[in-house]
Amino acid sequence: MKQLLNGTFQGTVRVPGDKSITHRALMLGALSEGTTQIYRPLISADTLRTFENMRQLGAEVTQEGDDFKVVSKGHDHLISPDAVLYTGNSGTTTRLITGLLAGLNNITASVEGDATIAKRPMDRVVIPLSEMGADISLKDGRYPPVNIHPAVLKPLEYDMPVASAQVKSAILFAGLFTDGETIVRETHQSRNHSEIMMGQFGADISVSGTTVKLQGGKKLSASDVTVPGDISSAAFLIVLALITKDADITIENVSLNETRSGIIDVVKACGGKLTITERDSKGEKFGDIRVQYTPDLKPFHISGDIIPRLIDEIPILTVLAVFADGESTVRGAEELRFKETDRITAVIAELTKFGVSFEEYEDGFKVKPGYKKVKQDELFKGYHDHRIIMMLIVMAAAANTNIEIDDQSAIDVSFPSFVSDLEGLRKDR
Ligand SMILES: O=C(O)C1=C[C@@H](OP(=O)(O)O)[C@@H](O)[C@H](O)C1
Ligand SMILES: C=C(OP(=O)(O)O)C(=O)O
Repeated sequence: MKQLLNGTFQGTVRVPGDKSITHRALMLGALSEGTTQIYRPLISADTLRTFENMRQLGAEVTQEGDDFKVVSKGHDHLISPDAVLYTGNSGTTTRLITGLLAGLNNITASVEGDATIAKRPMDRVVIPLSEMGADISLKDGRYPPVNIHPAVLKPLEYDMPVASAQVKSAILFAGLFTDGETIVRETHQSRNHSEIMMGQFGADISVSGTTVKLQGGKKLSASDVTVPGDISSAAFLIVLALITKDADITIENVSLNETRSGIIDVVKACGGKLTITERDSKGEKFGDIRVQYTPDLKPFHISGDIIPRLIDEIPILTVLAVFADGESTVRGAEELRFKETDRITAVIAELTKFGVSFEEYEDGFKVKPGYKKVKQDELFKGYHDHRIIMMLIVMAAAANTNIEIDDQSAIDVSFPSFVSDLEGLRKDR
């Protein structure tokens, strides 16, 4: 499909709801007794998998206009599904639901996704869950399908070998109804939406630094959730605004949760013109972000603690690096190799087609600024990875060129309105 999204981008927009928060609200709604209203959730391919999976487990889940409603009698009324729980392209659904099902003690289920999920490691959640007593088997000991059989779990004390909110959350979901205290320690803090939301639903959970403690056995009660806009989706518009002439975009009601806002720190360090107006919030922080074209962006060097705070934004931040006035580096980001595709390989392969030069490392890369004219008839690959496809569309818009991407349908995974939102912001030159 050809891209025709070049121009000047100006105006105010609201990006779709946060994907991580939407998945968790659907799951916690299903586990809790009562009615959970989820306002402004992300309605996308990935979150609709969790929506459908919760229905298969016996919760009453409906879409009402732009909102979701979950009605449940509580965790002990959920049932074994009579068909495979299909998780599509969603790693979050696959890993979190594995923890949730293991924790229910009485469920037999099989969890399976698309071709990208078939290659994503699940042993990272199954190892700690097995330590808790779960009876789970994987293909080749590592990959989906995930087959879960009933087993009574005990609490766990676990030092996380990788910075992964999905692993942390799977353990916490499994620990919710065990008899005792589950403790998870992280080396670098990953997103904390599960901790915040479990507290709101009545779990006995506390956080001190990078240690989470969850006392199992508390009955959860339904709670309404208002989902802020997804900063990982906003990231594409933030970078687009910084690098395209005369751009001035305001993105309203975006999550500003500090475990997710690494991109804001990077943009500020690069000297990007960005203004934040925080709004009042309990629990999850959110606000408006205004971003303006910044012709003299400085390069960035990221590694360590900041990586989990911007892990999904690294592809689009690489485009920012192309427009900076020096070499940028990304290190400590080996987790990128375990996403929908190996994102280090994919970013380098596709941006190289724009003439960008890289030095690749196992855990990241060095990128030189500048790009060249794309060869005629060059075909770009999207790898069924929404973040790679949107990165390419932004790069093409900033390079004022039209490119052809083999398949861009995966945009629906996290940002179904991406192309129409860009069209809405585009003013003819
Ligand atoms: O917990 C979550 O909602 C997510 C955690 C991250 O994955 P990891 O836990 O694998 O780092 C992130 O990349 C993913 O998009 C969503
Ligand atoms: C990696 C991502 O999601 P998931 O792990 O849920 O597939 C993402 O949204 O970039």
